[in-house]
Amino acid sequence: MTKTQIYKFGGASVKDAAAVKNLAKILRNRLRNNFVIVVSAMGKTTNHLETILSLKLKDQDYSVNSTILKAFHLDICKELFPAEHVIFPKIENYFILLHHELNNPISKDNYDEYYDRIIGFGELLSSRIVMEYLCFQDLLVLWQDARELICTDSDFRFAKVDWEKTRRNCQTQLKPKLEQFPVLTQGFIGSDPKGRPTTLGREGSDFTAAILAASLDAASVTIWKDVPGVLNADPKIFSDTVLFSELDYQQAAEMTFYGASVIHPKTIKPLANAGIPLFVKSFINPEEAGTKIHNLSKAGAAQTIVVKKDQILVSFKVTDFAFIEEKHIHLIYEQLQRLKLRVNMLQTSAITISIVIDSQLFKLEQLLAELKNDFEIRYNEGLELLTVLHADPAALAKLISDYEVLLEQSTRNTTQIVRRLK
Ligand SMILES: Nc1ncnc2c1ncn2[C@@H]1O[C@H](COP(=O)(O)OP(=O)(O)O)[C@@H](O)[C@H]1O
Ligand SMILES: N[C@@H](CC(=O)OP(=O)(O)O)C(=O)O
Repeated sequence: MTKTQIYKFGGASVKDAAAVKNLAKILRNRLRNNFVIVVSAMGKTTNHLETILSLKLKDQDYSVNSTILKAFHLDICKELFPAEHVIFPKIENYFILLHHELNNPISKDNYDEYYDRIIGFGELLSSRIVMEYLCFQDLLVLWQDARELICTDSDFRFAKVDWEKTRRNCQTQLKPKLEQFPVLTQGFIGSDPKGRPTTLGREGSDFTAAILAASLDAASVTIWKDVPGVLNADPKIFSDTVLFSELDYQQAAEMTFYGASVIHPKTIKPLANAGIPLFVKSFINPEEAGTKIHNLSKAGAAQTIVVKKDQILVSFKVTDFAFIEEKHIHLIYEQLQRLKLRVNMLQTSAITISIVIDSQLFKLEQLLAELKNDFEIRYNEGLELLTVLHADPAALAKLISDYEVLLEQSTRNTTQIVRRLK
């Protein structure tokens, strides 16, 4: 029996009608049974849905935003299908369902659960359009609701996978279908034990591909991107980037940990554990080899740059002339854990603990409110966290020449700098 292959197409690879046509072209000579296609929401749909949610939360009118989102999907369909195609009433139906969900009351307390009920509509719309288009092009694929496969806990917006149940679903429900036809499903979404929709964290569709691969004992995963593969820096920020033809799992995991957004950070671990290779390939030049991530006996040491934007530096100063003790760190971490905030950088001095976190709606104000009686707190928003692996000193100096450095930390192979433009 042939082993399963998984292809994942993200927002950029389904951002408009031309992109969907290109996706079909990539699949034309590659599609077979035992083949899973995972798709994300089209273009920036998830961000648009987040905007609708934040308007709804503020009790503001979101009708224009939802009309624009619907027109965006319908316009794509008009370029892909004849006017009488079944996709048009299906899109109407999805938007009726979306409005129905949006009519439920929302508050800061139920925000995360509410978010997960709304945000997955992007993937549902996209997967339906792509599946119908492939079938319309005589590339027969089955549509599968990922929420029936990916079982998670109820930690809405950051749901953890129940690997055992997910594997069982994949083996008993998905595998028999795959023996007959290729299957197309959604990234990013799952469901909790009560059947409520959950999501795996923003940009989590790469992770879905890895979950399915591990649960199906797949041969490989390929994620199709708008870049030639994994480069030593984001080409949208830096010129003269270099392509890695191959990377060790460990190297790739480290890059994603520091914020290299080309791969979702959770993607590597399940693949590394199962020894399943991950290919990162260009949907613009699909014949090019891209990057292969697998077990390498010797990892390279090329300078690699990662920039994480929208960072907040928060400094907690102990009061009453005391020094920093473990209990202070414990106090802060307890709140960070409760708020599901990850520390991207930590530094302690005699009287201050400094942390760098991602900017997230409500989270900073909640953190400050919880800890304001224990510390004197100061913070700076709108910063960048620059991480350089195997830094070349001259290049590093150039990277900060136009910036004010607020915090700096170096280990043997890694330099981290919090910076803002002068
Ligand atoms: N080291 C890197 N190598 C390649 N691309 C990178 C790197 N770091 C960040 N990127 C960015 O990742 C983007 C692709 O990832 P992403 O936008 O999440 O794809 P999609 O949402 O289509 O799956 C690229 O357009 C590029 O700007
Ligand atoms: N659509 C979701 C999930 C995702 O993974 O998207 P992408 O593959 O475009 O990064 C998001 O934007 O968060």
